[in-house]
Amino acid sequence: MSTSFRWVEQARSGRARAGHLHTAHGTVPTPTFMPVGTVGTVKAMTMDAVRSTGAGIVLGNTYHLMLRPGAERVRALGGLHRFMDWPGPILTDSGGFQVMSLGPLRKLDQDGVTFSSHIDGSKHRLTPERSTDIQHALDATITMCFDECPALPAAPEVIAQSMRMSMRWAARCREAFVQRPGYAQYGIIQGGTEPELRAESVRALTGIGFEGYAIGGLAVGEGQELMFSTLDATTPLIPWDSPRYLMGVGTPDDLLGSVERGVDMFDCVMPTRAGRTARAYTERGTLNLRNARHAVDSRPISPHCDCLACTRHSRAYLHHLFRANEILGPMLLTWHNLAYYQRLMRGIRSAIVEGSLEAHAAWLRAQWAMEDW
Ligand SMILES: Nc1nc2cc3nc(NCCc4ccc(CCO)cc4)[nH]c3cc2c(=O)[nH]1
Ligand SMILES: [Zn+2]
Repeated sequence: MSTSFRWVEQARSGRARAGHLHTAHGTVPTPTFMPVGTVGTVKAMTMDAVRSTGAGIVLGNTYHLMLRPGAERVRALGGLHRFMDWPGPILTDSGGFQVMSLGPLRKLDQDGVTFSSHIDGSKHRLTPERSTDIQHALDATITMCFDECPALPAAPEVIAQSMRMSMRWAARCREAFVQRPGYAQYGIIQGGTEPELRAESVRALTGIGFEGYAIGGLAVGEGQELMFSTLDATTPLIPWDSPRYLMGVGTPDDLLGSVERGVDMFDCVMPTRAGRTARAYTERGTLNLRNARHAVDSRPISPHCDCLACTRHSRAYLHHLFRANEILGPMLLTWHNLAYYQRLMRGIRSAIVEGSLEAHAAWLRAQWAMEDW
């Protein structure tokens, strides 16, 4: 079996695509949702549980792992796959976004960013080369370019300067990347919500040449309409056979609309963070299981779900666990939410393959608009 990294189309419906992402750590059907495993763990889940939800690829973070336990330690222990016992592909974000949104006291310059650890205040520096080297030490299957994600709203000139710096950094990342069969490096398209700047960014990155392309700079408060219009201006310019990854997105409705606009890969903390805060995702929207109305409800969270919470337990039991602040609450509900996200992506993927995406999308949107059962 050839281990070259590539995305192979299976079917299409307009701009939406179904296919397979072939990597050194296995093949993943797309569209795909990547559970977020920031510090080498998908919070409140064992990796077997993550696997059982149908996840194929998980996300890790350079920023967090470089601070703790440290990239060299993970390398010495055999890399992130061994460390977290996840045999499938792992995509690592490059750290820029996390520094700007997490690290206190950070200083950005044309060469990189200096920051203090949010854990112990120690001083650190990330550059395109250092971020790429750290992701290599982690043995990431997919390495992300080191970039800057500008806060929105911002003046077009500010967005343009930031994007052009990120494009210079992308060239440096490509230089530092160690090419291996089945491994990939993704360029990250920036340009805010300005169509011409997005086009300039795609041209710059495809000129360098990457195994895949991420749409960055979104899901930073611009709202769904501006996110979708930016996708409309961006994905058609990305080579058709390149995988597209929309960073940090999103709600079920965001995922559906973004697949319809040519996106193949997603990551978001929503299902896992919601799982820890008693918020359940269902085919009819979300539920706050701490709400008293669930206290004596013997039904499962969802009648369509095969997860442990839905096959063994009731809404009343989950309500009780969260009211009692029991660890099993976040465990079961994270499991359920990830299972819902994976079921959603499987359903969208099947609809593309069967040529029924339009009807399936209309059905999903009608369901989301309905009252809880
Ligand atoms: N390297 C890189 N990484 C990114 C990660 C991102 N993540 C987002 N959005 C996630 C936002 C987000 C944050 C928290 C929650 C939970 C709310 O309950 C949901 C979404 N946008 C992003 C943009 C970039 C980017 O340009 N470059
Ligand atoms: Zn469930």
